[in-house]
Amino acid sequence: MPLVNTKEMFKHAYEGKYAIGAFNVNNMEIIQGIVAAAQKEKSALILQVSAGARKYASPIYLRKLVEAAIEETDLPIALHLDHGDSFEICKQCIDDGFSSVMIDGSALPFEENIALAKKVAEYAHERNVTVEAELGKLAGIEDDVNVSAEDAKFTDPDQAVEFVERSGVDSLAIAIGTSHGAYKFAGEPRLDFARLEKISALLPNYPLVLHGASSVIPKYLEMCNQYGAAIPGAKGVPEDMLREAAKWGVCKINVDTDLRMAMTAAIRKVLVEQPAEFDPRKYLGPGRDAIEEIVQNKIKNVFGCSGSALK
Ligand SMILES: O=C(CO)COP(=O)(O)O
Ligand SMILES: O=C[C@H](O)COP(=O)(O)O
Ligand SMILES: [Zn+2]
Ligand SMILES: [Zn+2]
Repeated sequence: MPLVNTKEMFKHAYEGKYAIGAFNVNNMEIIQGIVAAAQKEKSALILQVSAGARKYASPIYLRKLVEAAIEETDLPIALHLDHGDSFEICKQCIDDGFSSVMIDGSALPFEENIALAKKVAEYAHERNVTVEAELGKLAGIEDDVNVSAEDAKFTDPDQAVEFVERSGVDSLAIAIGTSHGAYKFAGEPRLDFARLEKISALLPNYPLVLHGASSVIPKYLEMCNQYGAAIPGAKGVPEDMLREAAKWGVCKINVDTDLRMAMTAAIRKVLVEQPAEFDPRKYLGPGRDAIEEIVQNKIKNVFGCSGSALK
């Protein structure tokens, strides 16, 4: 099967109250680990490429690796640009064969964000490519958080409706308290579920997206630190909160940090325990296995999307 866009997979996810995992990819082992897990769970999959990944690996290499994954597995896979910040980068990825793009105009004023998203949506939709946009600002750990600061940054429900209607984008990333990276909460983890429920009620049947949704899995955080890393006090989004979010219209959950940490932990362990080893396959292989393990757990036990490839 060719690459698919996200339309069908989000429709089924919305109806089934589960979320599709969207995993950031940078190289072959990362792609293989994710795809092996999705294959075991018969899950639809979004593989996403950031501007940084695009620069590191080239979008052509990554697309060819994803094509290899489709050929080997026959899974429905969307290849998605993560955080495109201009019309030009979105156009480039669409022209390169991506099936989905994100235009992230969340730092722009509301009207400019709408205008940019609309321009990308028009170009994309003519080519059967789906578009994600973002409204609101993801939290940072420093914003440990009073309500008026939240109101200024988190997605305004009424604006979300206006944004979706006027831009025509296919999904919307919202800010309810998640943030990118390994340090998401200074105190107790907290997401603004009241806000999510309101947005979801105002946008029925509309897929929402959660960025910054890694859980910072204790096993791999500890393993990193045990084998020489210095990542003290990292904290992610608890898995039960992600399960809950999937019930309220969140159809896509983004994960990068957990992949990075799992792969790094496994590689560190080999390098420390086997100092004579210098065959890259001997550490990249375990890195790939660690990715497979955490992705399978997310698909099966957190996002609930096992079997979604068959729909
Ligand atoms: O949102 C992300 C990619 O767009 C990744 O978030 P994490 O840093 O929580 O993995
Ligand atoms: O949202 C950001 C993703 O984690 C991608 O990170 P990156 O820009 O370092 O590739
Ligand atoms: Zn993101
Ligand atoms: Zn279907």
